[in-house]
Amino acid sequence: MSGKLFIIEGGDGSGKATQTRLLYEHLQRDGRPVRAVSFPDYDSDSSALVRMYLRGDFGSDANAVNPYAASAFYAVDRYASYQRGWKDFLHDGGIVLADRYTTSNMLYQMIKFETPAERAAYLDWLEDFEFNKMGLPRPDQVFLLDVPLAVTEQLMQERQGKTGGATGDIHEKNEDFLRKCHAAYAALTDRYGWQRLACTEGGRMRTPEAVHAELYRLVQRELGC
Ligand SMILES: Nc1ncnc2c1ncn2[C@@H]1O[C@H](COP(=O)(O)OP(=O)(O)OP(=O)(O)O)[C@@H](O)[C@H]1O
Ligand SMILES: Cc1cn([C@H]2C[C@H](O)[C@@H](COP(=O)(O)O)O2)c(=O)[nH]c1=O
Repeated sequence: MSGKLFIIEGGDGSGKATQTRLLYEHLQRDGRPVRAVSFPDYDSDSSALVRMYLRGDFGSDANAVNPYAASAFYAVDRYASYQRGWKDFLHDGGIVLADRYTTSNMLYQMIKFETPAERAAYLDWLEDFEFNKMGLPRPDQVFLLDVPLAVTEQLMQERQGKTGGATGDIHEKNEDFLRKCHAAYAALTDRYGWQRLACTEGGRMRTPEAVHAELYRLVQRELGC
């Protein structure tokens, strides 16, 4: 019996790691077989090319780095994690929660293309590459943590303040990237049926517990409860 693969997707600082942890702990308390993974898998050698890409070794302008090459770096990292870490668990009926997945390539690499036609061609290629050719499992459901652009920009500024203005990776440094990424949410949720979870209310972040309660309800529904 095959299990379920649920993805927690969203922009920088949207609460993906927090929500993945809260959901993992809740499902564990329920007695469900559950595992959590995150991508990139920074602790693994398999993410070496991703780390080179994000620190700018192939160019400091993310837009100028070939999106097919960058997508492949992330995909092989996922392949290593899947094959070595959770393939059997998922196939034996386990629930796998992933903080980012192919869905992040869909967002962050797709936006390097300008026209809808180019973007659609890229997504067709990516699905074929990761799910058909590489044999990675398709998600059962994707939950997009929806934080409006203005709130994300504020969170990023606060984060920079805390680190004394230190800059992040080549995606985080690129404000245009952040804007394009948010603008792409609607097209991707439409194309793939992702579920958007509003993480703000009145321009402020909802509490992690409130977001979790809603996410948990959606997951229960996916599990047929
Ligand atoms: N709903 C929330 N409201 C306020 N703060 C939150 C909320 N969820 C998470 N945080 C805090 O925001 C910070 C970023 O959260 P988290 O690491 O979960 O986000 P992320 O999306 O995984 O971030 P990144 O994209 O940088 O990996 C953490 O300090 C976390 O405690
Ligand atoms: C998994 C994955 C990630 N990305 C992008 C998304 C982020 O900008 C970075 C990872 O940074 P994080 O802050 O550690 O989450 O990489 C991508 O483009 N494609 C992917 O598959």
